[in-house]
Amino acid sequence: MTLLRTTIRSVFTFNARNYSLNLQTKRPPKILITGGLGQLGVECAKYLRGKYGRDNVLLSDIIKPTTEVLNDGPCIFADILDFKGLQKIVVDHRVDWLIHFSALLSAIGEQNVPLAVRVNIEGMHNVIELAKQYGLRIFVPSTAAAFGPDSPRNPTPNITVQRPRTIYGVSKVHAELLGEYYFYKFGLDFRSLRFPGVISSDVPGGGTTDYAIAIFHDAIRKGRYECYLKPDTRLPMMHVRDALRALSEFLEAPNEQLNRRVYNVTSMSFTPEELADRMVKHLPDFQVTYKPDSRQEIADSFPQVLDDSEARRDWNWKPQVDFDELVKLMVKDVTEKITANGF
Ligand SMILES: NC(=O)c1ccc[n+]([C@@H]2O[C@H](COP(=O)([O-])OP(=O)(O)OC[C@H]3O[C@@H](n4cnc5c(N)ncnc54)[C@H](O)[C@@H]3O)[C@@H](O)[C@H]2O)c1
Ligand SMILES: C[C@@H](O)[C@H](N)C(=O)O
Repeated sequence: MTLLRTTIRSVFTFNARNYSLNLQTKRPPKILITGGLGQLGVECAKYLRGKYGRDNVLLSDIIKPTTEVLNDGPCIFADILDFKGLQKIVVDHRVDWLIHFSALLSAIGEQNVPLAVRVNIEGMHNVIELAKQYGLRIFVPSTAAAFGPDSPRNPTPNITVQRPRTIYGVSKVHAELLGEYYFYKFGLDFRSLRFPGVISSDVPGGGTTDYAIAIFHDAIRKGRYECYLKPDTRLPMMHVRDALRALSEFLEAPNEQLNRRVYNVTSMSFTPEELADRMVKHLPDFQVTYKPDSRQEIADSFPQVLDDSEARRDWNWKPQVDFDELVKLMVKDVTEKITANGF
């Protein structure tokens, strides 16, 4: 017991010293990204390294990085289910901010619920305790999937009923509530944004909104795409460039400006049919067919339009990439990626 108390005291003493040092020297924050080799992590590291310096952003995951990722900056192994391993990383690398991306997304989570519970819920328990012990600022993305069929769907306000029907959505509501609780109880600097479907040229991780990425890859490679959602399924979306800017601006927003720890952010909403129509302007021979599968039911429980007025009001959030620009960027980026990979 005495040993435990001494250890706890020394952890907190260390934190206090570490923090004042950071404030005095005004050195850039040292940022750890967990689950960093997925769709958002690699791009997020590039973005934040541009701002805070290459070696101040540490990517981590349980999968092997490509040579390209390794050339970009530091990348290490970290399993969010291994609490001691995470402690060691925070201490060894003097981490200040934690961006927790590890998760199983909405569609893939339904295929392996026990694993989703472990990664999304147990993982969250580990990182939040870690952040509390070491006084870290912690960002955990939430999602439009944290709402459910009982929520108003168009628009979906920041505060409303949340009864999601996927394990992914349930785990994100859990993360939001736990984070807010740690903020009120322990003063933890927990921050979360409810992102819509994020669109980038990278391979998505198994979400319901993934069609809006796959459609570009198939259109450019094969000239056709079979969509797993009905043509009129409206969902909220955002280009990755805006998503990362939102994350970065929100992380830097002074606490006094924030009336909430969790904010909706969005950029646009569209249906597969509307997206295909815009794509045809760039790819005139493109054809799309529709064969809805189990993801349709998930999509039907998501918001159609997120109301992000509170983020706009409190920390001046404003998207920059509109629908036409998103399509243009995706055609360009996916074409370049396919050309570079030789198929
Ligand atoms: N991509 C989107 O459209 C979107 C939208 C809203 C919210 N988000 C959230 O953003 C975060 C990142 O999303 P993404 O699209 O990059 O997901 P992704 O599925 O592409 O990446 C998740 C990463 O987590 C890693 N991971 C799995 N188990 C792990 C473990 N035990 N320890 C450490 N890492 C582990 C995976 O290897 C993977 O690289 C997620 O939390 C997701 O909920 C994403
Ligand atoms: C919406 C977001 O969380 C993710 N792209 C999913 O569909 O699961």
